[in-house]
Amino acid sequence: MGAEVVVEGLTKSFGNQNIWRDVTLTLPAGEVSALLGPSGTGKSVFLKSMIGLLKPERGRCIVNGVDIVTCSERQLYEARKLFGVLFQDGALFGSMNLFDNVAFPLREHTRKSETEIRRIVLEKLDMTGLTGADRKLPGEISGGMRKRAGLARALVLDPQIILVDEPDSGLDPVRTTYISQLFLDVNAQIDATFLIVTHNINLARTVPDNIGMLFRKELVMFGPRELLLTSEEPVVRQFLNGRMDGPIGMSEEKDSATLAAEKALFEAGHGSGGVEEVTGVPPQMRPTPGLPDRAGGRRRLDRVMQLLHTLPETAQEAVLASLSGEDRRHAGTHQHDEGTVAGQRPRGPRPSTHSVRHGRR
Ligand SMILES: Nc1ncnc2c1ncn2[C@@H]1O[C@H](COP(=O)(O)OP(=O)(O)OP(=O)(O)O)[C@@H](O)[C@H]1O
Repeated sequence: MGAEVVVEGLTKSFGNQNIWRDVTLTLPAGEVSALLGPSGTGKSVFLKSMIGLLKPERGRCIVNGVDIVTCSERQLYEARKLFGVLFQDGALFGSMNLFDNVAFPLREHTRKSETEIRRIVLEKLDMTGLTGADRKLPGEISGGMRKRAGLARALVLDPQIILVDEPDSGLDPVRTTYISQLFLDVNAQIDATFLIVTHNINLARTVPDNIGMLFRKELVMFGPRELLLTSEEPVVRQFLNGRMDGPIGMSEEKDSATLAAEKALFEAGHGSGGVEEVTGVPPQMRPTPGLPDRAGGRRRLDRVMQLLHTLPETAQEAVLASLSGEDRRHAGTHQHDEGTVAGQRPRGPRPSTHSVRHGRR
């Protein structure tokens, strides 16, 4: 099973430029999470902080009992082996063929024989749909194949956590869906914890179990996908719809004068972009038939049913509407006439969407 990652009160600045502060979230073991946010909000900085390439000034990032922020170099060296990272461009060595690129971490970090290395590399190339491409150079293959090769390389040390930075960059919508499918297929096969940083709304709406969003130097929310996808927060609605109308501006957040001036323009009939209103919680993609069920998905179901009563009503409804008959049997629940699940009605006050940050410990 993948490792849980517990982030508490993480704060990162460069000199006197604060990037984000007090970020607290838990990536549940073996689940797929996504981190959204406008450009420049520090999503890549967050990924780099998780693997100790950057040092936040405050807070903790705990993986298997080790705090990545404060641990020794030796502990960090060991902890990094738990991570597989897929960078935007695959970060392949241009002069090495795919076999050698994928074999690289094994040759660097293990004492495995070439026979064993060959077995592992071919297995990972097969897992990522690259059988037969092992002798190709990165320059001879498409962007989608390069990403898959980057994923194959990220998998060779059997990571417990896989970090993915903007997997859709440079890919067409169809290839983006294929790589999304691959993430869920890999997750089903190895049960690793995933964190995907993305701007891609289709991916964000259909792939992750959990979604978070960074804005104005803070984590606006983090929780089950239904929480963000049903949120009425203006920044969330604007982001999901890709519109100019809202708090996100051209290069950063808008000041109140700009916001008011733009609002007047939109009210006077100037279009704010976007094609149609993106609403609702579409079905989540599933592993390709024939692959195992996602163990992380099962655990997520139990987890979300436990915290269901703490979610806003619209998110609760979306969770309940997404349950299959099998899910209901697994959760040991049955449906009432009005579509609620026995034993899972809200107990106590419901927090507003804005204040909910599930995963906080
Ligand atoms: N090593 C560094 N030194 C100084 N500033 C940095 C460093 N790395 C990142 N930054 C700054 O941190 C901010 C956040 O950058 P980051 O690349 O994490 O944003 P992002 O949310 O991933 O953006 P995008 O979606 O465009 O990739 C930017 O202002 C960037 O200039």
